[in-house]
Amino acid sequence: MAAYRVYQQSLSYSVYSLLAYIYTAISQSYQQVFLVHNEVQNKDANSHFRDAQFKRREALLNRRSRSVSNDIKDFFDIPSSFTDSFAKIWFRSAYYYDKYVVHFLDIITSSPYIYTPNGYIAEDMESHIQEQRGMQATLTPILGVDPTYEDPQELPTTKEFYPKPYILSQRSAGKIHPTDHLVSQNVFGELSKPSSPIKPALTELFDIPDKSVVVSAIPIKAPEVISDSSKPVVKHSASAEHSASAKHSASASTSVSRAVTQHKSATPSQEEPPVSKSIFYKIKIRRKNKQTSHPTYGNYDLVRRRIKDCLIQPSYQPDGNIGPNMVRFTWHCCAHYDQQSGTGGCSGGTLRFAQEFNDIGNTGLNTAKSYLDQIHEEFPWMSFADLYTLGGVVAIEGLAGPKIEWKPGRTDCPDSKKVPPMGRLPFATLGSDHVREVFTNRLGFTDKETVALIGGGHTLGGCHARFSGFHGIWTKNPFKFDNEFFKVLLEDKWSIGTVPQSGVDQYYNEDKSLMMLNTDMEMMRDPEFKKWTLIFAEDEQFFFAQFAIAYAKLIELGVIRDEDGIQRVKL
Ligand code: HEM
Repeated sequence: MAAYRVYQQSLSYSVYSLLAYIYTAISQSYQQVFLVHNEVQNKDANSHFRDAQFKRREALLNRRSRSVSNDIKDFFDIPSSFTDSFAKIWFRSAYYYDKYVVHFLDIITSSPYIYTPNGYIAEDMESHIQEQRGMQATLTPILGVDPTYEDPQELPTTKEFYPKPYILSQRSAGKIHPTDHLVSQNVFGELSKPSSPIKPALTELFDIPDKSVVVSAIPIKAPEVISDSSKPVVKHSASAEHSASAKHSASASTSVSRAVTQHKSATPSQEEPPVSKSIFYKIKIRRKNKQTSHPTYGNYDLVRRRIKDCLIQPSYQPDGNIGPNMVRFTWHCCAHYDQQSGTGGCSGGTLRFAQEFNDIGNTGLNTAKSYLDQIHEEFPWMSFADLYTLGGVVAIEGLAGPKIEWKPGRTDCPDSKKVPPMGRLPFATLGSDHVREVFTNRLGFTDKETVALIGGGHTLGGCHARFSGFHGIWTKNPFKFDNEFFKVLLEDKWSIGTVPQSGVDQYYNEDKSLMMLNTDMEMMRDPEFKKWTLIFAEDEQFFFAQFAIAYAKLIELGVIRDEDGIQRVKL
């Protein structure tokens, strides 16, 4: 295998890299000259178009000075040991193969890239743009797209969104891959046998129930719950984030009729996801995410607007706004990251695979996923990893939160092989040691960032007994991002109580209008966490800034970018 990689490396390095370098050098210098020339000559041209050109040129210049990520640099150092040299050869071969073979083929075979702020080309610009078609072929979406760019023209159409059913697995919390026990979950979190046909675009990504299945009812094992008078504690044998949902699951498993489908003759080979066996397969996947000829290609402003448009959803009761759900979805998309092993994180877009999405801690997130996947249908060129991270960012901004730095360029894993181990989501009933274990040791956040993230996340939305077993809202205005979470945590008096719908214990304030999880209470009990809680309660602006930094870090976990800002490894 190593010999094959070495062969791949030398081949791609010597032949393709040379060609790619020549091609890129010529086209880039041409672009530079043309853009400068154009800027001088074209004073009367449409001002929007000229703005876009300026931005492209700026981005192009930035691109030259952007440094290679440190992680990548490490791999290009001299090997420190004999075994290390194998690791380095392996990595480098994948890197060059991906960079020069896959991208080179992409460049020469795909249609040219055009950045059009509205997704369509204005008539008077048509000929002008045509002239530039050739030269823009190498531009990637990261270039020339400024998220703050507000296009004054009207959008072509507005899109209708509708909730979709998903195929979920009952066994997701266990070690076995879940394709053999399937149910669907509607937008209200109710589980049932899939009744309506699942759209092809989704079935590609999710496990599809085999037509030759036997339907039988299988009771779901609930985790064992042990409660003492002060804190609710859950003994979790399998992964169950937020797992005071335990009692809830127990009752839900009897109350909700769950039809579970079983594969009749599921052999291991049938259960295997498609494997990236050949170069052609990888190229296909890469091309799928780079549909450069798509009319909306690179139009992140339009994607942002689509996300904003779908936040208000009167049918999503009792909330009516899926923004908080989206913020939580993005957090969960990144929360499986492990800095030791480099596994998990938003990169790869693995949350779209049933194996990850079915983690019991993700219950209820099908709402955000449902809408984001519909948006992806309209923008198929965008990676799921990019879209899933952008969802939370736009939702926070839409809920009056801070502006969060977001860069595109994440790539999707072609199959579910890179789905990280489940059970990594935090447990709401545990204490500060557990919070640090997750946030500091595994995700790499400081105490300040941890408090900002938890308080910022939980100033929005609320808990739903039907999802997690917990119920209620953290602040009086759950659809406005502010520092109220810290204020009420410090000012109100909190005592433990039981959620009537699920029998799960949580903390209530005096008039029972607000709630807290045990992990939230730790933000006040732990002296280090409390220090930041006090500061954030005091200074809202400072809190906004810290939250924006921490959330931006969250959505970069596991993303290794090269000098173009594109994540080219870890396919
Ligand atoms: C110790 C860490 C955390 C725990 C144990 C935890 C637990 C929970 C639980 C149990 C829910 C209720 C889900 C439901 O029933 O709908 C929830 C909701 C939520 N969480 Fe967290 N969470 C944590 C950290 C975070 C972070 C870091 C963020 C984002 C930065 C976040 C954002 C949210 C949001 C926005 C909601 C509301 C969702 C909605 O209204 O639909 N959480 N969390």
